Amino acid sequence: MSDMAQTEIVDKPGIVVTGASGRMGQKLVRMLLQSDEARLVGVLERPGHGWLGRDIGEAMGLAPVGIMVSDQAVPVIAQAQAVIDFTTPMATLAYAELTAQARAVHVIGTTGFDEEDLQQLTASARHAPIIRAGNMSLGVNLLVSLTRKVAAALGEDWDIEIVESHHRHKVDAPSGTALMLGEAAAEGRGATLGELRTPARDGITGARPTGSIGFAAIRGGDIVGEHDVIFASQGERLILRHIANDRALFARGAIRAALWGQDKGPGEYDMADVLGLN
Ligand SMILES: NC(=O)C1=CN([C@@H]2O[C@H](COP(=O)(O)OP(=O)(O)OC[C@H]3O[C@@H](n4cnc5c(N)ncnc54)[C@H](O)[C@@H]3O)[C@@H](O)[C@H]2O)C=CC1
Ligand SMILES: O=C(O)C1=N[C@H](C(=O)O)C[C@H](O)C1
Repeated sequence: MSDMAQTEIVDKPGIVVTGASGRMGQKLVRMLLQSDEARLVGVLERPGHGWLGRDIGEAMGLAPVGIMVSDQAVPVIAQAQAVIDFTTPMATLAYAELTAQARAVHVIGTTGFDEEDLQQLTASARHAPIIRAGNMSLGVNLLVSLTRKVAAALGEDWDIEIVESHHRHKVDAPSGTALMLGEAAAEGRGATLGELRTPARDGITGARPTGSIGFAAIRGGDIVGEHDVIFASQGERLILRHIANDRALFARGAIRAALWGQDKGPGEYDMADVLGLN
């Protein structure tokens, strides 16, 4: 191999994709195989998965790429400068420990964490950077800051409701994005989401508490991801909306985050940091 080719390989951060057979995993693998800025060095799937031991390219119906699907996280992550992870909360917590031990950047797109899970991620971030966001798109992260501003500008007589729609396979609700939007709306009102969040409605709910933030989740077909933040008052309504048409935008954001994180120290970061929106 020429010196120039060797330098190119060394300069491009090596990325491991977890959940490689998943909706997001496959998008990431395709994008990384074509990337000029990063290179795919490993792919992980859960123990027992039918793709284990197969070439990831061939398993995805592409040409073989020489990277086998593995469930051996320690040796695979040892080759990585970054791990991009769109799996499940339980899998992500385990990968956070291993990625921190390898001192690699952990980009987390997984949603559905509870408070205890988030504390464990904070502990892992003491050793290496973690970049986590419920949505990796530029549009949603701009929507988050718009939501904060609008909520701050409008008084409590404007009721805030967040409506999200996703495909029939999604397992968590409200979506990670809806929770980001809810947190931003609460911040705009000088409170936390924990203080303002109203429980899911079913049955005789009573009238809407003033100042509360409500959520509604629609699940159906192949909807990629849609979010409305509704500000409703007497005689008028303001609606901020984001529609994702293609998961490629989340994958692009995640790869951008992995590259951005290369010169960062241990700590917790989000997409607003990556995109320079903070
Ligand atoms: N932050 C963002 O921008 C986005 C976040 N997401 C989130 O990403 C997550 C995954 O979404 P999808 O790709 O649609 O789900 P999916 O179900 O298609 O893929 C998840 C994959 O993870 C694999 N997996 C489970 N346990 C594992 C383990 N221990 N090790 C390795 N792989 C394991 C599964 O076998 C599956 O292939 C969800 O939490 C979703 O909400 C999805 C899209 C965008
Ligand atoms: O599960 C999904 O598909 C998505 N999950 C993220 C979320 O929970 O907000 C991001 C996007 O909306 C797609």
